[in-house]
Amino acid sequence: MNLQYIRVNTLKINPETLKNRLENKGVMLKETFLPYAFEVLESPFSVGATPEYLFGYYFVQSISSMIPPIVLNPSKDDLVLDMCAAPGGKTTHLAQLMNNEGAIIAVEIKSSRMKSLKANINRMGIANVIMLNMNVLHLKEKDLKFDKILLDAPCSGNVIKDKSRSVTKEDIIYCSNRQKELIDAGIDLLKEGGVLVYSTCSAEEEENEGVIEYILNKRDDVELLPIENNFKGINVIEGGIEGTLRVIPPNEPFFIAKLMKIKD
Ligand SMILES: C[S@@+](CC[C@H](N)C(=O)[O-])C[C@H]1O[C@@H](n2cnc3c(N)ncnc32)[C@H](O)[C@@H]1O
Repeated sequence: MNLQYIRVNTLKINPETLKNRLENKGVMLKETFLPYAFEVLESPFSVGATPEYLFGYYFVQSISSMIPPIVLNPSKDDLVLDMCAAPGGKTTHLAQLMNNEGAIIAVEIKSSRMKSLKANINRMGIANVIMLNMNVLHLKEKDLKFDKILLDAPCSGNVIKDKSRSVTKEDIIYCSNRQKELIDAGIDLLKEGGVLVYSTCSAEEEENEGVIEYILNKRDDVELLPIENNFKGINVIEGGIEGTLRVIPPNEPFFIAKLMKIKD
């Protein structure tokens, strides 16, 4: 079963106003633990093709994918890095949480995916994001340090686009190695006391707990911060490492961990 959710862009519209507008057109919405997110129970048309969508009043995404920005909890005083940004579901959510203030650097390696990132940022009226089309591993040459970092890593859940092909052990190991490199670079880019949230939409241990174990063993300047499981109505359990979270079906599988840099 594919559950469908929308995240209301509170920078542009009040959730109740949008709910009434969509319900008047025959869309059936159900409230969630988030006052600005609704489950779409029924719709006479595609919710990705309405005037309200084009006006940037909402984003269509899984409720699981809304959890990493909430856990990162950025404020308007933060300098935030979104290491793997396109198509921008989480970048635009971070901007919303920051009330369009402060600054977010959103990095995306693939120029083909910059188009969707740019389009979503423009559609949602985001004004605090600088987009960079580059390999985030090269950002350390720029002498920048961040208060908050989101690493929503590429994983076997989205790297393998061909649904008819199953994910092989080699795919998982390839992704895991890439994730380890990215998380290590992310910790280098954090200020002392800064926080990094790591997430993937893969259910594989090697891409999740394995990456967190790797970084905690490799470095002595980072510690795990436990995440409180207070996501009512969503299937969330503790991950294989105490303090991490796993979202499980029928919600989209997700793994989330939170790390703090304890010394520079
Ligand atoms: C899981 S997707 C990100 C989804 C996005 N965070 C969202 O919520 O819409 C991972 C993205 O990371 C990008 N990526 C992979 N390696 C990268 C790198 N080294 N530097 C920057 N972006 C990278 C991929 O091209 C892909 O667009």
